Amino acid sequence: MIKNDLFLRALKGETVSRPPVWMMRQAGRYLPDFMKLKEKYDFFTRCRTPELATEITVMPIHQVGTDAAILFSDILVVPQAMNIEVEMKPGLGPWLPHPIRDKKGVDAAVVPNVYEELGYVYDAIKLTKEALNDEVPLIGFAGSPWTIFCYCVQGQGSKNFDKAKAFCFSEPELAHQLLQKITDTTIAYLKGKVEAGVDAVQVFDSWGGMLSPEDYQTFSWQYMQQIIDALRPDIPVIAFGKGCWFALEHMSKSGAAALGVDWTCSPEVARKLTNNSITLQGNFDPSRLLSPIPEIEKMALEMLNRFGKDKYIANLGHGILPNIPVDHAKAFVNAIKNYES
Ligand SMILES: Cc1c2[nH]c(c1CCC(=O)O)Cc1[nH]c(c(CCC(=O)O)c1C)Cc1[nH]c(c(CCC(=O)O)c1C)Cc1[nH]c(c(C)c1CCC(=O)O)C2
Repeated sequence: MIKNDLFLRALKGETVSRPPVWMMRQAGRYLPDFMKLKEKYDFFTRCRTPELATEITVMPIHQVGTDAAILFSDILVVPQAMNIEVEMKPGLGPWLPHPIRDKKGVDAAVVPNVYEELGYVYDAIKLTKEALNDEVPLIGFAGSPWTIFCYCVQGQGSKNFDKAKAFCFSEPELAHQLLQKITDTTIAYLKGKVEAGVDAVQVFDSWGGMLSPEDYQTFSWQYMQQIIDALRPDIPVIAFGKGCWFALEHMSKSGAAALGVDWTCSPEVARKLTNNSITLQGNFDPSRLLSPIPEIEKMALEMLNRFGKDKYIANLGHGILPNIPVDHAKAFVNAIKNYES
């Protein structure tokens, strides 16, 4: 039994004394202790060493006090396991030396044995569960097939992922083949995470908002739906689509336990689109954590009141930025924790 089960209860839509709070990318670069480890070990070493991944995962629980932990790892370990080379270049971010642009590239991507290729993630989950000592739940995650596809084809981060979109529209059959391979791998990967002990999973569709509503259904959502169908009802799934407010109504009927909302969609619109039927998570503008602390506290409470106390998980609308002072992150978390109805 998890001692602080607010997050799991909110996912079930149960009545709670206050909403739970966590922050996307909470195990990361705004924490001074994380930066110390970053000096000593490169990115994928941190991901591949269960002791390091565990140490980083529990940092925000002890130092910021969030109500859930999210495993330190990256969405790009999945293409790595599929035989697609991925590097993390300091100052640039993800870098794929051989982006996929043709049939040869698609054929070279394999659906791996996840236990062989990603066993280090499962070891990290088991070790983290021990370290957390059932204090708070542990979230496992994966990128959406579309978001992974974006990196595999574009070869690096991008403002518009033009090459990834061009591949979809000029070679749709090949694009769908690759998306399906990523989906099959992701389903096996997440099932393994559940077996290893995660309490919920979040699928990050960080670049879904690059697509028109129609293309979103074709190239992103149908694959997200496959993942949700494969995992439920064993484990709650949070579907987060950055810039995907236009799909919220459709997503609310998917069987997901909760939907992530970014800060460009108001709480009222998100509730209306989802007909008040599902738990929503979000949506504080990450840059607003740079405001003075009293303003952060006021805005966090306002956000809570607008979403409502129940069927709600307080969070940012996207990942926390590296330049956020830790006491500002703490002020955000505490404003939610001090809420009294
Ligand atoms: C698109 C995406 C990636 N990775 C991820 C996403 C989806 C979420 C989102 O949209 O923000 C997901 C991710 N990446 C990381 C986590 C850890 C857990 C957590 O959320 O706290 C999670 C959930 C660690 C990380 N992943 C990365 C870092 C920073 C690099 C480092 O520590 O050396 C961390 C802490 C590297 C990474 N990884 C990725 C990028 C674009 C970058 C470089 C730029 C950046 O940092 O934002 C791909």
